[in-house]
Amino acid sequence: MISSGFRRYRTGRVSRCGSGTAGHGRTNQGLVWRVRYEQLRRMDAFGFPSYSIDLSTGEALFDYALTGPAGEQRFTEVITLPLPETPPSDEAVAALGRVLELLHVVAGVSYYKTAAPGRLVLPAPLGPAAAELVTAIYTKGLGEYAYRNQLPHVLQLTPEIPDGSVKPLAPLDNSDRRPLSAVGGGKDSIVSLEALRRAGFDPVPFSVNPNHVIVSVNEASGLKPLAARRRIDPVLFDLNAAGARNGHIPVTAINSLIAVATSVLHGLGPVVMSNERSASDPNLIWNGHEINHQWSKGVEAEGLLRAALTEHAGLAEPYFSLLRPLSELHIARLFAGIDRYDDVVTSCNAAFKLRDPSDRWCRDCPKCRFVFLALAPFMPRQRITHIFGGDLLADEAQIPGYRELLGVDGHKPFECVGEVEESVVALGLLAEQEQWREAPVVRALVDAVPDTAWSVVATSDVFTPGGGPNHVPPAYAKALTTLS
Ligand SMILES: CC(=O)N[C@H]1[C@@H](OP(=O)(O)OP(=O)(O)OC[C@H]2O[C@@H](n3ccc(=O)[nH]c3=O)[C@H](O)[C@@H]2O)O[C@H](CO)[C@@H](O)[C@@H]1O[C@H](C)C(=O)N[C@@H](C)C(=O)N[C@@H](CCC(=O)O)C(=O)O
Ligand SMILES: Nc1ncnc2c1ncn2[C@@H]1O[C@H](COP(=O)(O)OP(=O)(O)OP(=O)(O)O)[C@@H](O)[C@H]1O
Repeated sequence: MISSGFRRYRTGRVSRCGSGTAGHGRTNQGLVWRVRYEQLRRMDAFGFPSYSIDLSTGEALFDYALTGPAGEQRFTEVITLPLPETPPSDEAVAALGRVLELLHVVAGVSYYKTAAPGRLVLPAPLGPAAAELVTAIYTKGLGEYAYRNQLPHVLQLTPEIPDGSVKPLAPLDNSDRRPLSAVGGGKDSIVSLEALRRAGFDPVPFSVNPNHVIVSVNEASGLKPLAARRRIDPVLFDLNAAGARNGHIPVTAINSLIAVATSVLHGLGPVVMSNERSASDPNLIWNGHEINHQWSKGVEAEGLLRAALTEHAGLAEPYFSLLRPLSELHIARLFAGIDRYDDVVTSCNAAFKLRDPSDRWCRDCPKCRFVFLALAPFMPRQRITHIFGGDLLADEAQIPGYRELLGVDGHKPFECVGEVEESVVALGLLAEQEQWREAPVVRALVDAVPDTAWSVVATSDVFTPGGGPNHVPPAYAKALTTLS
């Protein structure tokens, strides 16, 4: 079992071995980290020494190790789950242990990426579905990282999995319990939360490390939320500062597994995500591989997570995305029909940085540009200007960024933005509206979009739900109709 420490109560913080966070004086701090960074370059394997959870506090410790001829670099990530009012059943505790085994391995990507060694050495046997998930997380989930750092071997990683079988757990079917609805503070999770509420599902909002935006969104909902805490090992930030390899990681997979663990611990139902259909589309092809910034929000990752959770933890209906059949533009139209979150909704990623976050919308990134463009056709100019604290379509400095979104220049930005087709459809709608057609950015963009793009718009299906597979259970399928 991976969880050799599971159910063993820890009375205090376990001291770390290796060179992990060993004390270092201020005087030679820079030198120490520089040496560690040089050692990182010679690491040849990444492993998972142990994990444990203290069920009296909800605190789980996940240990990781980079190893090589120059020594060892240890990391510990701490994830603290909210405690339920009543103790969990034995079945729930067993399933929780299995979910945490998956989370331990998946959350390792943050540390693996500092060195990207060729060997990924898993701690215990896994069934085929769990093995497939882990392989995909470290290859496709790190695709953007591999591309930007020019590390093609990452896309070919094959985890070393110990021989043996995993004893199946008895099935746990909580599908009729209250859903746990992941809240990220943006428009998408608000649409899901309201759809679930209006359809009578009585959702419980859930977030990992809620910041002031998420707290305000939850307050605006009037629903009582649950929150988990995630503490990345601070050693990682020191190594980053010393020049360790860095890049994007599949964070939605980590948040999703923390949500599933919380749901199991609290005896709640499926985790409901708000991942849209365009999340499945890649940004570019590199060395024959699709590179997708949003890979762990895509339908492939959703299917792999569901299968692994059912196989490894016995969960019958663990996790799905309610918004999968919808385009970003369709979700924006649904969001426009909800106004109780206008003072707080924030989709800009800059507001969610661990360090130096922006207060709300930065109004100068691909995500701000896209969300503004997507919402503008469906609301008065005054309302959207209030939500964003400014009018992006009046700001000519935004034109180059919008040209990328519209496919006129470059490739789809590495951000959570919709398809080129969605942007062109939104622009077409704006060009028909008196309040927008003379806006400087709209005028410039209408002239820039080629005729071929406009002809695609004529046959676009962006407002037709569907567009590929989804995992929305039949009982939940009606929820979205409450908003249209
Ligand atoms: C907020 C953000 O976009 N952060 C990305 C950014 O990180 P940055 O260095 O600018 O600041 P911090 O977020 O404060 O992170 C500091 C370092 O910490 C490490 N780290 C952070 C979170 C984590 O889970 N693991 C980590 O290892 C990392 O070394 C950071 O440098 O740039 C980073 C490098 O490209 C990105 O990894 C940061 O992205 C966060 C993980 C993040 O939460 N991003 C989401 C807003 C995001 O991009 N979501 C995607 C969905 C992607 C998916 O497949 O799940 C989306 O919305 O499209
Ligand atoms: N801190 C978090 N805790 C839990 N779930 C999160 C967190 N951040 C994002 N999520 C979830 O991850 C998924 C992807 O996040 P994303 O940022 O795209 O969505 P969002 O914040 O709802 O909307 P938007 O796309 O407008 O930003 C969503 O289901 C969201 O609810």
